[in-house]
Amino acid sequence: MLDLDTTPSVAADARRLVIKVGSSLVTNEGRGLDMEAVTQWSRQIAALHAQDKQVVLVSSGAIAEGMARLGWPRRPSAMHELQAAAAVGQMGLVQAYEVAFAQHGIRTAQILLTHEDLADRRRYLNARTTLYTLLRLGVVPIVNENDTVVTDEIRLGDNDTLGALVTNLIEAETLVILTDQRGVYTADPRKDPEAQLIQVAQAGDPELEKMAGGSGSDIGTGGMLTKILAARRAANSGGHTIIASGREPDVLLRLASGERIGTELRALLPIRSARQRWLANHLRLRGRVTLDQGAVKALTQGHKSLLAVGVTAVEGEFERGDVVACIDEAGRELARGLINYSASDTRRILRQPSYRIAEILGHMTDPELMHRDNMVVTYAG
Ligand SMILES: Nc1ncnc2c1ncn2[C@@H]1O[C@H](COP(=O)(O)OP(=O)(O)O)[C@@H](O)[C@H]1O
Ligand SMILES: N[C@@H](CCC(=O)OP(=O)(O)O)C(=O)O
Repeated sequence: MLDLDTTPSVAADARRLVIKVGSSLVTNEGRGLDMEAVTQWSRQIAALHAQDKQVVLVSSGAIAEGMARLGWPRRPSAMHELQAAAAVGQMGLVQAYEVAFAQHGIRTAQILLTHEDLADRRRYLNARTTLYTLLRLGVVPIVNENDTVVTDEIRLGDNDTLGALVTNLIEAETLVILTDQRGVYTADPRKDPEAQLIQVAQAGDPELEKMAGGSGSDIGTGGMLTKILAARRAANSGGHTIIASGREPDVLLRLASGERIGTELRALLPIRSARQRWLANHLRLRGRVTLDQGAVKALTQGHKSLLAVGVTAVEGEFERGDVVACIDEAGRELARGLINYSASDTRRILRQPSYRIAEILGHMTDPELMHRDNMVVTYAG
């Protein structure tokens, strides 16, 4: 864990921020939309705009607000009921933000995303272009998961993950997660009165995962664990994360002015290229190829492309252009990237030198199985 130092908050230098607000904050612990809180955040975001900062807001609360509007006292477990509640509640959410931002002459836009939108390269690029366009127009995009169309298998499930993916998508320097606690504690403060607030740590530190529990309320979804994992994901591409209380007065303005509030989870890796960022965060791998020792070295030390000659086994069914993991003989993931040959073609050319590809397959689209430009090394060794 890092020592507490005197440097300003990582939000101070950020030109582009993603701010995520949790359900219990937005809906007053499930009692109904907290207009006062929405008004406060909107005022602060408007002030950040005036400082030339771009902000994307990821807001939870559709299901909780839908339940309140439908008069449901308890969260249903059936997916279609949750989806119905989200459809009702989302109306209230976006209306609240629109009204609050309009006070400051700022327009808002509703963006509903699914896992598929971020996993498919074309849709991912589309979403990114739309978000960039909105930011250029001075609009505040209000993002949520498209709860009404997702099924259990393809749900992101929590907006902490969505916040991290949006951070990667738009290359934001900082993700601010506002919640109902002052930050990450050494244990769930609802259960352990001795728990201490952590002020700064390195994103991805496995110690943090041990401290984090699930949601302490019936309203929130992921608890602290999904926030810590979100910080790790954001850090994958160089984004810092701050987890703080959404009830702290002027929290966003104070963070932006350099004050350290809540828990700061810092990214140590430099910002990666946009394409590599997408690869590093691709949630759905289509398969795995096992590398021999020479290929492991070529990838991790030589930053070379992967050739079929260094592959000893293929798992999964994938097509050309799918994301496939490269693993070593012990099963450790070393890299992932876009593969140039389908699983069936890869099975036919593995252990073969590139000059034999045309002869074996009857065609050769690329001499490499995976080009280094389409690959990100995920294990440094
Ligand atoms: N180590 C921890 N530090 C702080 N909060 C924790 C910790 N472990 C679990 N929690 C719980 O996580 C909750 C916040 O997550 P969640 O309810 O999902 O909120 P949100 O709706 O803001 O996403 C807190 O209210 C707290 O009970
Ligand atoms: N998409 C859901 C949010 C789910 C979620 O992650 O909630 P939370 O843990 O409060 O951030 C909704 O709007 O209700």
